[in-house]
Amino acid sequence: MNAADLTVTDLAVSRGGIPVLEGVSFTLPPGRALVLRGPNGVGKTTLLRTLAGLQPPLAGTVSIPADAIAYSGHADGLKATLSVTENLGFWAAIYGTGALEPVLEAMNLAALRDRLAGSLSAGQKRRLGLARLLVSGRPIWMLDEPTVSLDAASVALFAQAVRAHLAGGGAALMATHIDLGIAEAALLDLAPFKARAPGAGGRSMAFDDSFDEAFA
Ligand SMILES: Nc1ncnc2c1ncn2[C@@H]1O[C@H](COP(=O)(O)OP(=O)(O)OP(=O)(O)O)[C@@H](O)[C@H]1O
Repeated sequence: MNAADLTVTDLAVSRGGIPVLEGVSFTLPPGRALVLRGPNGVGKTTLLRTLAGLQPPLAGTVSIPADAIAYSGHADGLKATLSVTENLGFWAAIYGTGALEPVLEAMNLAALRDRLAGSLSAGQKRRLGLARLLVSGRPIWMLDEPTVSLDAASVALFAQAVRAHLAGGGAALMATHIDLGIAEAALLDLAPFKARAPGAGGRSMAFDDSFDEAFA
């Protein structure tokens, strides 16, 4: 572990006051991606929300470098009455970054630059929402189902953006059911709840073997 790692130790998280996951531990170093997998309702969103600081953990520790996270949840977080460029400019001002043109090109938004965000299709909105990550300049991307509404070409664009981010020393933690074909990505399988007898052990989760190999 070094200062740039995201390190999660024995984390327990809850939603609506109900424990959802426990015993979650992993380290995500720069240049790597980790894909959270598990059935609907297992707690992927809850885990990401907790790591992004949107809700407190029940137990355990999360070590994250300061100002490191860019979070993309189910909502695209767009200003409907601003144009595509104005939306990105808004976020660039928040994050103190610039150079919107490469971001527009990277997410195939250049032809839509003057369109109001509220008038975009679902997939176009999602591309704009993901473009916010590129504008953020933040090293750790946390993505909840990033490819929803994207067509095959847009999924490929997004995968390319993630690869470029990793190659530049960034990291990504993603909940997705799609294989993005990213060699640097390892898998973390989250186990569903199981009814357990009083006094029995906690809910289990384990790294896929490929995680240990990829991170060795
Ligand atoms: N707003 C909420 N209030 C209370 N409970 C919730 C809320 N949102 C989700 N839950 C519950 O919390 C648990 C974990 O949900 P979560 O959204 O984290 O799962 P997920 O793995 O991301 O699911 P999916 O693959 O369907 O997106 C589920 O049992 C769900 O029903």
